Amino acid sequence: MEDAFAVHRQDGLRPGRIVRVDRGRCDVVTESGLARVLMSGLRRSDPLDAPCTGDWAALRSASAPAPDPDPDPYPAPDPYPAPDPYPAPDPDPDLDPDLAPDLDLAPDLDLAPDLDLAPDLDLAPDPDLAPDPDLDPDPDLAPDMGLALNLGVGLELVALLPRRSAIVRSSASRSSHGQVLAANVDLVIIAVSLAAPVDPARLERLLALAWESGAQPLIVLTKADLIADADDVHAETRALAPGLDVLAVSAETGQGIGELRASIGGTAVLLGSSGAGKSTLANALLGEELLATGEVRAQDGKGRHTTVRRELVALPGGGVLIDTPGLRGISLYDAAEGLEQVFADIEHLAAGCRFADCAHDSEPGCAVQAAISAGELAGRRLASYRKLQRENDWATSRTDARLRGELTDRQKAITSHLRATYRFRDRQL
Ligand SMILES: Nc1nc2c(ncn2[C@@H]2O[C@H](COP(=O)(O)OP(=O)(O)OP(=O)(O)O)[C@@H](O)[C@H]2O)c(=O)[nH]1
Ligand SMILES: [Zn+2]
Repeated sequence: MEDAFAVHRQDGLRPGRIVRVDRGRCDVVTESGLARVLMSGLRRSDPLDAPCTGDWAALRSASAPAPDPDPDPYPAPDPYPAPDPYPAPDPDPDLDPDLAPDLDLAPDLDLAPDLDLAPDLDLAPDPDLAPDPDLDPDPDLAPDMGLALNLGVGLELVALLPRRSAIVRSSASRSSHGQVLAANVDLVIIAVSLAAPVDPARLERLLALAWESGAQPLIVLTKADLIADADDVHAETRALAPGLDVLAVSAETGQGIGELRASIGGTAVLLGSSGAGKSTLANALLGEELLATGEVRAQDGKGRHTTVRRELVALPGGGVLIDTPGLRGISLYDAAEGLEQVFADIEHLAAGCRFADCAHDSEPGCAVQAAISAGELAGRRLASYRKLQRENDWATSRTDARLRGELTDRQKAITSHLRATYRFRDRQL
């Protein structure tokens, strides 16, 4: 990331990592503490490029002069607009003068709205990106990740560094846009509550999202204190995610918390249904860190301060944790590769089907159906794979081709990395 930032450092910009995004501004951890940063200067046409928690950003002091005299990427509106490229036609001299447009009443070109200044549809706030009620943290459930925030420094977000991974869901709206939940993540902790029977399809969906992100998934069964047969559920869950680690934890008794903390190296994100116990887990992982944030606040005497809820926090033993608010629905977005990885067992079997384009229905020589008949593969799993594939295809087909092209370019590196992982896993199986 330091390498990626080098060009911005030459421009006198400062690095920071986004802790939380909040309509039009975001909270960023910088080398000199937490700052509230304006995003007004950031032009973007692709919702996937919108800043999100976990992004690395290049910041400019609002008071400092622009670092680059060359084309300002964020120009102020032009006070002297270019001539209207579509001027009203000259009145036809043959026309009845009474019917001819009255030039005096014709719109004054100088006053006509400047097309260049007209709202750019791509830049207009996308209703789909409007704050999602699902994403609005519930202050009552949110852990107190408060930290003193210095409002005295005026900073502006100028650019984002390329993401090395991103958790992208389809926004829960009519036009299917991708929405980034967290960026630059190494570990996706999928929290599944043991307080209710594990829903395999829901877990498979979250796993697809996690694999697609380019990060490593880890399944954490929460509230282990609530059930006696945690070991059975543990085994069932393992069967749903061959090759993945499954950890049972309890914030109540502390079971598994130390192990979980030890497995967080870089940036981990907590993902799971509402009520899965993510925030409680975050607090358990934070432990004494909460006290430390109070000290930070006491030390810093400059500027006006307020306390903000953070979504990204540094863990006491190292590593960074991102808590996502519970999501009612997580729809897949361009997650075909992630799905292949979740259902690697079926893909593996399919390689043995007689026909390369076997639909695994009633084709002769279908290795997938044979495995189901032999009791080696649960029919439910094939049905779940198909359902998620249909959902993903649907979302993908609705996505604007241009957006998808850009996404493809950006995800290519991640995808090839994933392919290598499949091959590696296949060899291990
Ligand atoms: N018995 C027991 N209860 C727990 C444990 N962890 C969380 N809970 C309870 O489960 C409920 C939901 O926990 P939260 O941490 O708020 O869940 P969440 O996943 O953050 O929910 P959202 O904020 O809606 O996404 C709370 O009432 C917690 O007290 C645990 O380890 N054991
Ligand atoms: Zn088949």
